[in-house]
Amino acid sequence: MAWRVRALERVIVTAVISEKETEAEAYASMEELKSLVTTAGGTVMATTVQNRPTPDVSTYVGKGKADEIEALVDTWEADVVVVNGELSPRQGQSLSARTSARVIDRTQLILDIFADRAQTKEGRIQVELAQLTYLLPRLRGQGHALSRLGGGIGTRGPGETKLETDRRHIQRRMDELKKDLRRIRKHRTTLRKQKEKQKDPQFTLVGYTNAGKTTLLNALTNEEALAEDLLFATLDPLTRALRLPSGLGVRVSDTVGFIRGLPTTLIAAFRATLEEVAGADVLIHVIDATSPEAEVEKQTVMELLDELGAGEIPVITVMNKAESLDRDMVPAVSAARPRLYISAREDKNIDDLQTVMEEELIKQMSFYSISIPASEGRRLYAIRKSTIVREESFDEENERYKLQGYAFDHHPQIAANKENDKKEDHS
Ligand SMILES: Nc1nc2c(ncn2[C@@H]2O[C@H](COP(=O)(O)OP(=O)(O)OP(=O)(O)O)[C@@H](O)[C@H]2O)c(=O)[nH]1
Repeated sequence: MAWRVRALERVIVTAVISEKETEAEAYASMEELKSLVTTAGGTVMATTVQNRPTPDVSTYVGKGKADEIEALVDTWEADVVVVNGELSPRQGQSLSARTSARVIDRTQLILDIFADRAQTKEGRIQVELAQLTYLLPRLRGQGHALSRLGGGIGTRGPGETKLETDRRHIQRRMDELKKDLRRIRKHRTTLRKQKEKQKDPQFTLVGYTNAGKTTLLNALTNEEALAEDLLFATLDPLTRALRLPSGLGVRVSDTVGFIRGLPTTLIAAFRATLEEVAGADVLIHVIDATSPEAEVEKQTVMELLDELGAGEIPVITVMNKAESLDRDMVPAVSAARPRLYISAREDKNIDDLQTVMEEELIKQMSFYSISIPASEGRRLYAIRKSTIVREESFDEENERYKLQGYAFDHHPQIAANKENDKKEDHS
């Protein structure tokens, strides 16, 4: 889409600091917007903010500020103005009319980055759908939005007819995309059902963008996935298999990073990621312990999890990048107890995390004790891999293995064994 920030474009960022925010929050959010611009490939030339109770309904910033932005655009020969908020159609239109640079908002910028990062077909369709959903209500009378789509009208009269055609065109494209998505999802549901049969417990990494989720996935599973110091390196869920210390096989998935000010509808567009979150047995919430904004970031993630209906899933909280914490530096996160300090990059305390992962699963499991003939090697192997074995002994006289540990209640072999025990009790 033509609203994108292209590589090496010169960018002016601007924001209204409203009464709802503290100065520190506003400052952090601006810093984040700057990283988003860098991630998108642009260069921030200048920043300007305005303190006012609420954004102006027609121009977002006040009229005087709008003049200042125009002057900055001229001085820096800027290509783009990025506003740290969501512009209403009217605000976008009137700001655009005042400057020669393109005017985009935070949501558009994030969509732009998503568009660049989506790797799978599904990811790409989801981004396009989110972009069109964003654009549709902004079409009315908007010459700019239309020319972005190659429609190029700006006047009323005959233009309105063209507008309707464009609207129908977009609507049709959205219908097509939705149909494609349904097909892909049906296929994934089939795959998921096959996966569920294996019943490996599912851990899902969640966290603020850049917290270190991908690096942690690599550290846990000893593999190399792309970890970048860019926001949203991960858009499509990536799942890997892992053996915990007891030998239990589990799956660990990475997800898209959360970010403040991200409309939930946009997150909701990333259904695949959501399914990984909602289907998890345990979530691992990764926090960047070195971030001065760690507390706000943590809250953002927890609120989003709630909105996504994942508020009830047990969470392990890990404080990452601990090796970079000064010894006397007090981390900015308060209530995350028990806290586990790790360094995903330097492989520190990853074993501890694995132990905690097992302990968390045990809370959802029941104790079992089972005796299996040595001849049933396959069954023995399956139980070792799919339960947490705490004790194992061999009874030579009867040639039977005795295993004790923890398993999910629905575990097929353990449940079957209980049935057999009952039958034996009766006979
Ligand atoms: N100092 C330090 N940096 C780390 C650590 N873990 C990750 N990082 C760095 O943090 C940056 C982000 O890491 P990622 O693993 O891509 O983060 P992410 O949470 O997957 O990011 P998104 O895809 O944006 O959600 C990279 O530059 C990593 O090298 C750590 O333990 N210590």
